[in-house]
Amino acid sequence: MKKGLLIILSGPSGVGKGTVREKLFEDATLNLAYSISMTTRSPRPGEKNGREYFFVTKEEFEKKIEEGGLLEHAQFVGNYYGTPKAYVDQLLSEGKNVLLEIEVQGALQVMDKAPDALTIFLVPPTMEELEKRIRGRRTEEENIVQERLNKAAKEIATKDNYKHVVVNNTVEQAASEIAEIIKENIAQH
Ligand SMILES: Nc1ncnc2c1ncn2[C@@H]1O[C@H](COP(=O)(O)OP(=O)(O)OP(=O)(O)O)[C@@H](O)[C@H]1O
Ligand SMILES: Nc1nc2c(ncn2[C@@H]2O[C@H](COP(=O)(O)O)[C@@H](O)[C@H]2O)c(=O)[nH]1
Repeated sequence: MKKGLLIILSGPSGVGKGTVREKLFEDATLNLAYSISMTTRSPRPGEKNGREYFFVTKEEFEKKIEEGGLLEHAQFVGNYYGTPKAYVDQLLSEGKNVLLEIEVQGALQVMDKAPDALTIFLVPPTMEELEKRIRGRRTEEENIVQERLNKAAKEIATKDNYKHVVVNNTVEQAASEIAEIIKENIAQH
């Protein structure tokens, strides 16, 4: 069976990666699978272990790094985040197009290891809109919101490392542009 396409969706916290990803997954023709990450951050209300993330302790995460079980990992605003490698390999070998929704340090690691990966960076229409979105989500304390916003400009400055940059004006427009990019890449894969 033909291996699936590895897809990285990156962008600053609050830009709308998760929201756009959910829209993309409504299109079954894209044959997408989501890579569930591992993190040491605490679950938000409504988040379930094994669905949004595998929520683990710092010790468990560091053991996974030592075992070589992560495709990439990074520290982001005080917590570890990483992509379990075996699951991604399994999905790719089953022919699934695997979407990694990850921050920029991890994305750069995957680009080194898998230069053929399709890489997409999502940007906000304006920095004011980014702030409005992250605050509007009401999931983080003020100090964490501030730290995430402080990182955003530096993260956006890495966007030229990605093969595609998409502005998230509306969820429908961003998802539709990304779906077209994925379809073109599937055809050439
Ligand atoms: N195009 C859009 N227009 C208006 N609001 C949006 C848009 N896209 C996403 N949002 C809203 O912005 C907030 C942040 O979106 P989301 O949680 O998807 O961001 P994210 O990039 O996945 O964040 P993180 O990296 O922190 O996980 C949510 O409340 C979401 O409903
Ligand atoms: N490098 C990685 N970054 C990841 C991974 N999973 C998620 N993320 C990114 O972390 C930030 C914060 O996420 P949040 O859920 O706490 O808001 C965000 O940019 C995610 O996309 C991963 O496995 N590796």
